[in-house]
Amino acid sequence: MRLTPIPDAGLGVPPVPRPAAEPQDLLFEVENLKVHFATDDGLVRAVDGVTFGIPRAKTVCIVGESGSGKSITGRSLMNLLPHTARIVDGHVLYHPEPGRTIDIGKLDPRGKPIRALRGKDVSFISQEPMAALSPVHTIGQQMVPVISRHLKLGRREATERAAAMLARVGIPKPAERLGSYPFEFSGGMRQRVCIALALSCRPKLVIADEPTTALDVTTQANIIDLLVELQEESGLSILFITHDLGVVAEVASDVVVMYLGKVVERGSVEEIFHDPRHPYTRALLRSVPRLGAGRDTRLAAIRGMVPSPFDRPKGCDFHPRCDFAIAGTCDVTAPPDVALGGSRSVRCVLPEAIRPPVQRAETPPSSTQRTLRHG
Ligand SMILES: Nc1ncnc2c1ncn2[C@@H]1O[C@H](COP(=O)(O)OP(=O)(O)OP(=O)(O)O)[C@@H](O)[C@H]1O
Repeated sequence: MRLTPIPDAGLGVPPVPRPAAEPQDLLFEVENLKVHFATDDGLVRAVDGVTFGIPRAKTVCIVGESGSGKSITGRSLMNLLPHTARIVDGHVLYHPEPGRTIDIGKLDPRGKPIRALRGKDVSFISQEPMAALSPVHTIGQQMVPVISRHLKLGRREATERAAAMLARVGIPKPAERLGSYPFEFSGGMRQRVCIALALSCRPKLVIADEPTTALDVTTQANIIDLLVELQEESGLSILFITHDLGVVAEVASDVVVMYLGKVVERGSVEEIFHDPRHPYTRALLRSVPRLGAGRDTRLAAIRGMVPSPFDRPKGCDFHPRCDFAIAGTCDVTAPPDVALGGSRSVRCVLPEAIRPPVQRAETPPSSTQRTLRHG
């Protein structure tokens, strides 16, 4: 794990007020999304009623332990799921421009409309660049046809754009390197190539799924800086999936905390770090090294394990690991998702979790009530 210092998550610090994104500023709205896997061992409710929005030109981070449903949520935004997975409920609404809506979850995952969006409107950067690139094709053979198809450019212009993108992400001698194979690049350079490929068709959203996990600490920092710079230049939105709260503190505008397929808390990065409400969010923050903590300070691991998706606890999914669980309540009834104003919500019944926020904002109206125009 990267030892990035995070802002003090002292629970007494008041949140910094921050305006919530208006619905028309949202590029994506995920509403009550449910994605299930039918397996030989039973049903896996990998994503179990997830709701959040991605504002234009902002970075939303999804955090949570392994198996919480981060990647499957991210992949749902491209309707690019394993063949055993099904979107069984909810919506993934894409607003390419204000007033126009595409329900991504309703498109045929293999059909032409979704294939036209993948790579062009929404692109993906994965943890393992080697898996994302074909080992038997040069970088140019992988970039040029994609650019040519999506941006409707001739071969020469597409090649020029590919070289310009490689130059932009810091690859020396970019025109020459278009003739190189992925194995001829170092790990960090390969991830830069993947970023160049992902951004080459000017997407509106990039889904970055643990893009720095496989890299050394210095390269991680360089890649994060590069993504932030590219976002500032191009105004793209980023959905950043990570375990690393240090990275979240650096890049996020909004944070979605997931546990066992559900969003347990969401809010602005300031709200999550300065006024975390859910015991799981608080426990995650306590498990991160903090600048200024004494050398002898032990990090607080979250006790217990994430339950098996086949053996979910009754009541609140987190209650067996929660230091504040109320017997007779948390082990009996699943807590509702309580809206706290703006984009903020918490799925917990504890009074300190659902106390009124310092400054209330209007909750945006649900867009399920708005007319969907498929296009
Ligand atoms: N192909 C699959 N078949 C069956 N279950 C799956 C499949 N892929 C994922 N799952 C299950 O879906 C749940 C969510 O998985 P997901 O990969 O989204 O979690 P994650 O939070 O991204 O975890 P990690 O950080 O380890 O990648 C897990 O219980 C996982 O075991």
